[in-house]
Amino acid sequence: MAFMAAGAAPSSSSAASALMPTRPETSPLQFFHAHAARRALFRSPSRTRRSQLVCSLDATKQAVQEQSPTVKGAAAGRTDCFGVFCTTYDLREEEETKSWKKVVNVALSGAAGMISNHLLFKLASGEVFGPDQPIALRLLGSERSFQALEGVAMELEDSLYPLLREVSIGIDPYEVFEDVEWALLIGAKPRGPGMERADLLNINGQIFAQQGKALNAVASRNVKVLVVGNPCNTNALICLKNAPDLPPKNFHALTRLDENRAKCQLALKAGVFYDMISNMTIWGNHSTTQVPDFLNARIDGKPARQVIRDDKWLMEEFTKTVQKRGGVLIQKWGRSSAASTAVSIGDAIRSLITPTPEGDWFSSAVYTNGNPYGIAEDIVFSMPGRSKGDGDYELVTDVVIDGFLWDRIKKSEAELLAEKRCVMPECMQDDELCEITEDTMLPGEK
Ligand SMILES: NC(=O)c1ccc[n+]([C@@H]2O[C@H](COP(=O)([O-])OP(=O)(O)OC[C@H]3O[C@@H](n4cnc5c(N)ncnc54)[C@H](O)[C@@H]3O)[C@@H](O)[C@H]2O)c1
Repeated sequence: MAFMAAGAAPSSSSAASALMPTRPETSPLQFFHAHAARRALFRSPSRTRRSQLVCSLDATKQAVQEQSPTVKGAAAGRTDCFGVFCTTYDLREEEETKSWKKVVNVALSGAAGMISNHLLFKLASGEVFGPDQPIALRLLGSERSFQALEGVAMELEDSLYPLLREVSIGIDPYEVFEDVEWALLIGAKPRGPGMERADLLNINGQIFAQQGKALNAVASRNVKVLVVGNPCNTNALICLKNAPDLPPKNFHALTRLDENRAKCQLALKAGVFYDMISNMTIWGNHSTTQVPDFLNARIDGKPARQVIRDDKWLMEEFTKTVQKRGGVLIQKWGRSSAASTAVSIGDAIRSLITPTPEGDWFSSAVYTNGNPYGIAEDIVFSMPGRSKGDGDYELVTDVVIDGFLWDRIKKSEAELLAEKRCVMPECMQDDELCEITEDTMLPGEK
């Protein structure tokens, strides 16, 4: 991201600063990239009828050198835009016969990373938003990853996706997030050797505060935000706190991968295919305190406990296996889960844009204010929800919570409150200190 690359490394001062970032100073070079690209993108008179430009470093340099607001003909060997995205074509005839939807604007941060490398191709193919939904992809990277972003754009180009109408790349969230309807915040700093969890919270807190401010300033007023970068619950809380003009309800942190993992384990134990598992809730933090809920889960419509009939396994092994699945995968493969995370991001989006099947629900970590379970307010906590398919959701009220479940929910709640104390001391009482005593490794964290 621009402010990181500009040498504004996160300070080691109190994590409280995470809540009060200022708009980054953009270096002339960064300003040049972003604005030259937008000029090329927006001055074209046939914008809606063009497969859009990819902002490339060389292309934008040349565009500025030439001081030319317009793009020249493709046949004449244009150099002021990126490869195939320079080609102008007229859709008028096709549009008369097809009723395509309005293009959906989707931003991804960490677009040159491993998860995005899987996700982008699902999004561009129509697998997530549907086969009749044209899409514009806005890719946000850091200055270090800018060249890699160009490589990503080249791969998108070579994939010839008919639904992919615009691709733009940038390092300034205020540019990249303009008018976006979905913001998938994947990019985050991984924990380095010897880094304390509190340091990780601090560094990522600053990134997500910055991105929250940018969304607040320039995104669609009904933007849906899905935070994936870890620690995702607290990052989502920071992000929504920095976007006071956007509905807090629109912010999610991804726990869908955990839900999918839990479904897989129940299916394995019950000896059924995983499409038989429904009503699977993950409660709490996307960490090893998460609570996969076997009490309310169903297998072929029956309570999971009635089918599995092994409470010891459910209470001990099942819970631990799901909580530690990410870590075990890293041990086996030497890298964190990227493909299955990308699949689960697609699942999470589809759960909001298609009606939830009758009687079922899905898990997402959302803002707790007004929750019906008695979970502490003002944190982002994974809970069960249902959607009518309009991008919104309601929390489920027909769940049973027993003592076992409640004890574990409270443990995860305590962990999230501790994380909040570290990043937002001004939201806490005077005697509440930033103390993270237990180091719960995050699934997917190295
Ligand atoms: N919630 C979940 O279920 C879940 C699952 C797996 C991984 N994760 C998390 O997702 C994140 C990304 O994972 P990955 O495997 O794609 O990592 P990765 O290291 O392959 O990619 C991250 C990318 O983000 C970029 N980046 C860093 N800071 C940025 C910023 N401020 N703005 C824009 N881009 C930035 C980096 O340059 C890099 O290209 C990690 O934090 C990981 O822990 C979450």
